[in-house]
Amino acid sequence: MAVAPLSSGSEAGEAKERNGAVPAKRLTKEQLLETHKGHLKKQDLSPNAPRPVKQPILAEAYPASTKSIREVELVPLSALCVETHHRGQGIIVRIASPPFFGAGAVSIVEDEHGNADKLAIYNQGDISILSGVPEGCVVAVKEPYYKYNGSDNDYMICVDHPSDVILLRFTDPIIPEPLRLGSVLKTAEDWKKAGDTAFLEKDFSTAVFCYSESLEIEPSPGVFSKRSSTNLLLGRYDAALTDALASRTNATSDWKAYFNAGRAAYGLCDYPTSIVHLREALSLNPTAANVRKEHDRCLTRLHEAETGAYDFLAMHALLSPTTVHLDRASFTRRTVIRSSPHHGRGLFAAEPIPAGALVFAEKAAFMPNQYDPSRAAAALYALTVRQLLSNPSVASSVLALYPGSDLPLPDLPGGTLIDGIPLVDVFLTEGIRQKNCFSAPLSTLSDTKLTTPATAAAKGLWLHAAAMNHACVPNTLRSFLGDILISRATRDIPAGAELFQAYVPVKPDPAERSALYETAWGFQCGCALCEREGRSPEAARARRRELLAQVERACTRQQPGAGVVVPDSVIRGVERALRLLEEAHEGDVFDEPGVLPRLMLVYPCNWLVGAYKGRKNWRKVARYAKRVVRNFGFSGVPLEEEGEKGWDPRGLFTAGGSEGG
Ligand SMILES: C[S@@+](CC[C@H](N)C(=O)[O-])C[C@H]1O[C@@H](n2cnc3c(N)ncnc32)[C@H](O)[C@@H]1O
Repeated sequence: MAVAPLSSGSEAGEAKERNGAVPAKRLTKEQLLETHKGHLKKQDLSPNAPRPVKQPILAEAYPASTKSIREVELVPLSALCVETHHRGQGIIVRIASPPFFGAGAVSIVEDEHGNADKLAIYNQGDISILSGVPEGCVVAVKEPYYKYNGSDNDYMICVDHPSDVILLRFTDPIIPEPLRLGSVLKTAEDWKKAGDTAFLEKDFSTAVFCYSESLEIEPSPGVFSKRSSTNLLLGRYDAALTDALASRTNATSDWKAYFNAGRAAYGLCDYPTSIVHLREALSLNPTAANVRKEHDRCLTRLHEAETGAYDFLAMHALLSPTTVHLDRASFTRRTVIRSSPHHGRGLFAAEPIPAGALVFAEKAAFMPNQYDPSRAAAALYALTVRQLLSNPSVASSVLALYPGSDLPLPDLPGGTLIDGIPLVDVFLTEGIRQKNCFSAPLSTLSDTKLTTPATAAAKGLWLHAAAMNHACVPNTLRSFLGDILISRATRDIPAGAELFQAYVPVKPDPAERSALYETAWGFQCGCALCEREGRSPEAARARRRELLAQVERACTRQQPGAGVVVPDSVIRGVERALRLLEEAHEGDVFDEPGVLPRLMLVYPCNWLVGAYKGRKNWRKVARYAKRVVRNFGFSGVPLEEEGEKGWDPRGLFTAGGSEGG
């Protein structure tokens, strides 16, 4: 992690002296607790209080620890050096205060030698007991980072990667004697009861912790069943599935175990596994209405996955600000992921797909219901980290996504269980989010209506869609219904062809869009449009840029709209500028071989459609509307009226109708 930039020479000198060394002065436990108490008094614990997310800065990336706490050298707090990653080392500390909740949870901790310090744990998600470790618990931090907080003698152990910290079981022999608690619960029954109490208080993470302690002392089907149900409530489906199967006793009452297993697999969107368990549950308890209902719901998902038959209007009707996650299965069987000549992996058509047909529909792996643009990215990052921790089985598919090229990566695959915790590297997670997420309006249908004022979009990860590379003239178009991404063919696509989508609306100026792709995704687009526009001499491209600015200036003199009559002089000005811009498009680049989009001409032609509509001049409306279509790259559009006879616009979308992609 980088040190914050310093403002003066003397500060730089102080930092040089401080960094890499143990602090010159350490605060006592009493001093630390006193200040902490002050912070605790001021914190807002109401459930609706905003909780900031500490979103990682990729330039500061360092890999998560892949060592077990049993492999590292345990050191006292007094050995920690400032602004240092203690590779190969670890600490074991007891929590000595209630947590202070900010972007993470900050607690005062003490080691076996009586040293005290501050510990900040980030990125645990709200369902982890580590997101606010109770006083008295003992935690281990692997390869800790020790940070200067910017004011006198204020230091902190800072845990970014959630798998770098472990909540130790009270009986773990690794806990040094002085840190052991005297009067912890002794019997499996005591822990079970403590779990039940926590459950009734809706403190589900503590309930899971207590049930786990009980099971460590004495495995019991009843407690496995309780832990399975609690994990289901927490959305920890992997654990719920394992616990459900462990709770079987070979009796008819096992229907409950299979029911929980079926629901857990459903939560993971693993419908083939879910139906197997639900069938078993139904065979053991044929009259249970709740099992029948889940069983039938699962059959519907399997049907969707097989056929892609969705009732999109009914799905649209379900959407509301609180209902954005639709209970639907993904349909991906027309497509296949394999290596692409453009970059890494790409998505390909497994069968011919006609223009307008559904290419695939995909339920988001993760998409928080957060449409506030200032919070959407952080919410997606936080949810992804939480899901990777809660359900390590999703890690392999999520972490197979492209994270960008220059991140320092851990030397084991994400999701690997170390000390019972799935390895989660937050910088890798954020890299994947940045390179693969899409912005999704609640409904593209509503969003594209002219009456919809501003675009509010959530951000999500769709693993199948993320395999698709970009082209400025793509052969698919995506839209959204809540968390379902719908991809349709914009032209006839033969089997085996690579599928492309436009990552963002394509800027008409090639220099501008190419700079955007480079900064946001780190690639130079090699699609037909970019490649052929790149053949134009720089002087011609510069001239088009200049004329585009001119035509845009002419258009902004008045905006067409309902009931607006744009004066003749303004229209003539736009037409004049448009003609010059048209002439600046070289025929040998844009017309041969095959028609290429002339994106710079789309906006002024569309403006003229609006202006002539206001004047009820329908002949001119038709004239410029055809030019809009032509300038989007469709060939065979008769630009003059005499060529229109026998022209069928439906032919535009069949194979060969447009170039690029
Ligand atoms: C969402 S991923 C697409 C799938 C990616 N090819 C993979 O291997 O996982 C986005 C990344 O793919 C690459 N990419 C996408 N479209 C590209 C294109 N037309 N040319 C070159 N690279 C492209 C860029 O590196 C971009 O950051």
